Amino acid sequence: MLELQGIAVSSGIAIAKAYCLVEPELPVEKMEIENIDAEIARLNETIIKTKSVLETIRNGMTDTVGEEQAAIISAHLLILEDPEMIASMKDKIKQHANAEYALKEVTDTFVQLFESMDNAYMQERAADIKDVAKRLLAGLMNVELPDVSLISSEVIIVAEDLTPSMTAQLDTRFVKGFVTDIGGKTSHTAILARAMGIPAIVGTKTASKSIPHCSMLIMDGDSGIVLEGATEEQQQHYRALQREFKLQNESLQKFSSLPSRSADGHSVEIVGNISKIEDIDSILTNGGDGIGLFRTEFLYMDRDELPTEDEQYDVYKSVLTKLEGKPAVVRTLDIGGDKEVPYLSLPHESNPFLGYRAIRICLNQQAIFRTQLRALLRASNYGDLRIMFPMIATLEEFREAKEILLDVKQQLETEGIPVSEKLQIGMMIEIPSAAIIADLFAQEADFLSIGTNDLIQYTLAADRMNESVSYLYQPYHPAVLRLIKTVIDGAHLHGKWVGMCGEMAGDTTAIPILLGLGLDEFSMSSSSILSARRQIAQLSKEKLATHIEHIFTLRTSSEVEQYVKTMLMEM
Ligand SMILES: C=C(OP(=O)(O)O)C(=O)O
Ligand SMILES: [Mg+2]
Repeated sequence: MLELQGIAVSSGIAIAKAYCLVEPELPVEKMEIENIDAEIARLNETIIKTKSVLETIRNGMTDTVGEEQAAIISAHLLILEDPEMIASMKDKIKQHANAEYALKEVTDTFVQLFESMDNAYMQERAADIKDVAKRLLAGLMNVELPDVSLISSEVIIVAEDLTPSMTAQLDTRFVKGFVTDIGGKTSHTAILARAMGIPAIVGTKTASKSIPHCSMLIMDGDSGIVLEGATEEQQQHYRALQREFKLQNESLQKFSSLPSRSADGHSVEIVGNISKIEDIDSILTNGGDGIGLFRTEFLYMDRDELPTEDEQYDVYKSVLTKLEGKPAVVRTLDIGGDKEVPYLSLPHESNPFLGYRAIRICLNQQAIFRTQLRALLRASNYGDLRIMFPMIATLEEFREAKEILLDVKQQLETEGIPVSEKLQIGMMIEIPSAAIIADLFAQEADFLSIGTNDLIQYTLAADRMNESVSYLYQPYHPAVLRLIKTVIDGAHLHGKWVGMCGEMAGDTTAIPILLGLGLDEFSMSSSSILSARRQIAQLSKEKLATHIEHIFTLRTSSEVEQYVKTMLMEM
């Protein structure tokens, strides 16, 4: 039996076969072949088989994730039909090269050519050719490639890492959870797992190397334990826990229609974080009071070009319409860090979380920003829209972003397109410099939303994605708590509301502290909304005040954690 301990990032228990997502090695050797016709036939046959696999994937994706994502596979199919590329491969075979070598030579040449072009679209094509070449090569070598979109039975995915875009494509009818070697609690892959409601464990360091494909796995998304080859007794124990988890979830249902209010009558908003329009459904079924963070960058990912103004307008309008008057905080493009948009051809950086990202890109590449703002402002008439800017570090940045927004608004109005009078303009507080001067921002913004995922990593200088420094990623560190208090007090001093859309807002140990400090809005994954509402209903804000005073005398994260946990047990 094998037992691994990782970082538990999404609750729940899964028991299923391991699906190991290991990229096989495909070494190509040059060989002299005799039978040219047979080699060409072998290539033709592989192309036909690969096409059929891709068509199956495309059709499956159309049903599960929609036409737009499936278009990526259509592009791959077009490459397989490219007459110039296929003819070049056959020419090489006619010179007695083996099919694998011919394929590699030709596709490498095309890849190099496209990669060297100063054109984002062509560079993206190079990535597509690489992908198709890998499939063909695996076909020629009779090596099976793992493919998440082909999974059609219940599995737990085991991988070194999963990119956010790969995670977004998982079909939760079959994928019951995932375990990875690397990653941290607030990586976007982890956030997506919580939104999809599947258990996830990251940072096991060795899972992909030590768990055999198809072996029976148990994973506990609350303790971070992964068991391979568990005994009958252990299996029974975890099946019982699984049933208990289900019952607990069912008993929470009654909170979906109750107001978000503390035991002593203090009202707050409990809202949801979304990355795509489909996520709204689970926020609404869980009784979310609205959307506290729409990560719009996901509209820009997994495609070949920027979304147009109209495409974006349709999405924002649908979000507001679905919410039927409940508020939606939509964050402008926050690309960078672990969220990549290859077609933007952003320079490679050795320190991307501290680099050219989010509002920094938008202020520099204003055409992209203005298109998004036009779409948002046009949609504003359909509901209670609140726009917020990410990664603001200085007042100048906020002012410039706001000025651009007001300029776009004025342009729309001169075109006769109205913009909602109710529109609010706010910003994320996720950089310590902004937290410290939150009172100054509050004089110019309608609201502030604390992004603790980044705020914690920047305060403790501990990469949120890196499991080796995850012990330093401390939400209850006194420095983080002081920053949060500074932001809440700074906003309230100027009569502005303040929310939190980092993962900490749904954390049961953090919630009493945040409620006691007076946070107005808690934004979280849909899976946390009901338990947060129940917890807040059991807490009295007034009674928390003395505890808060004590918490602010504590000196370490573990002292705070211990104190709050004991306090909660004694309540
Ligand atoms: C909500 C946040 O933004 P993201 O997780 O998308 O970086 C945050 O940093 O807390
Ligand atoms: Mg952030």
